[in-house]
Amino acid sequence: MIELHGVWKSYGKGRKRRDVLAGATLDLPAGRKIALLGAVGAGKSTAIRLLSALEPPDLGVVRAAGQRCWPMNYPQFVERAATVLQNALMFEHLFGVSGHEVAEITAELSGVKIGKFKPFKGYTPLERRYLMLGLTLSVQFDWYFVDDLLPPAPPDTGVLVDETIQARFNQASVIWATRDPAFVAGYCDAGLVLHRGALTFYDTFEAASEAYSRLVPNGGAKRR
Ligand SMILES: Nc1ncnc2c1ncn2[C@@H]1O[C@H](COP(=O)(O)OP(=O)(O)OP(=O)(O)O)[C@@H](O)[C@H]1O
Repeated sequence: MIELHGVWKSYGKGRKRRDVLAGATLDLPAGRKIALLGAVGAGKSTAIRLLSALEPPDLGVVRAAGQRCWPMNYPQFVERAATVLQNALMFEHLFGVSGHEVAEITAELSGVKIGKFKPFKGYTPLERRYLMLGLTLSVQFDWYFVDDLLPPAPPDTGVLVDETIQARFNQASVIWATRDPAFVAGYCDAGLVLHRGALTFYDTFEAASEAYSRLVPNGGAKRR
C-alpha cells in the first residue's frame, strides 16, 4: 500500500501559486494496476515524482510498503563516472541482489557491448538509455511508475525487454499516468483522478475513467 496523509505540493508564490496536490489523504492498495488520469498540466508528473519518492511533498507524508522503483523513464539514477559493473554493484548494497547478475541482465537486455573500464558517460546517449532500462529491469520492485510512455526498447532486444517489463509488472503494483484513459484501458484495473489539486482513488478503472470524462470532457485524447 502507498499511504498519503495531508500531502501538499505547490509551485509558484502569491497570486501565481498553483496547488498541484492540495491536502491529499488516501490509501493506494497494492497488487493493482492503477491509471493516474489527469488533463495536460494537471500535475501527473509531479504526482508520480511524489509517489515514487523522487521528490518530497511540501507538507504531509507519503509512505509505502514495499520497494518502489524510480519512474520507468527517469534517466538520472546512475553514477556517470562509474562503470556499468560499478553501478550494478551499487544495486547489491541498495537492493540485496547480486551486482554481477545485475550487470549480466543489463548487458543482455540493453544489447550494448559493455566495456570493463568504460565509464557510464562514455556510452552514446542511446546506449545510456538502453543500459538504464536494463539496470531498472534487473531488479524486481514492488511498485512501478510510468509517466505517460514506457522508454523505447532497444531494437535488437525489444522482445526480451517487453517480456521482462510484463513479467516485472505482473508481480508488482503499477501506477501509470496518462491524459488518455483509452491508452491504458484493458491494462489498468483501478484509477486515480487528479483534477485541480484533488486526487481521488477509484476501485475500478471504469469508475475512474467515467469520473475523469465528467471532469475533463475529451480528456486531452486529441493529443495522442
Ligand atoms: N519544477 C517546477 N517548477 C515550477 N512549476 C512546475 C514544476 N513542475 C511542474 N510545474 C507546474 O506544475 C503543473 C503540473 O505540472 P506536471 O508536469 O506535473 O503536469 P502533468 O499533468 O504531468 O502535465 P503533462 O500532461 O503536460 O505532462 C504545471 O502547471 C507545471 O507548469
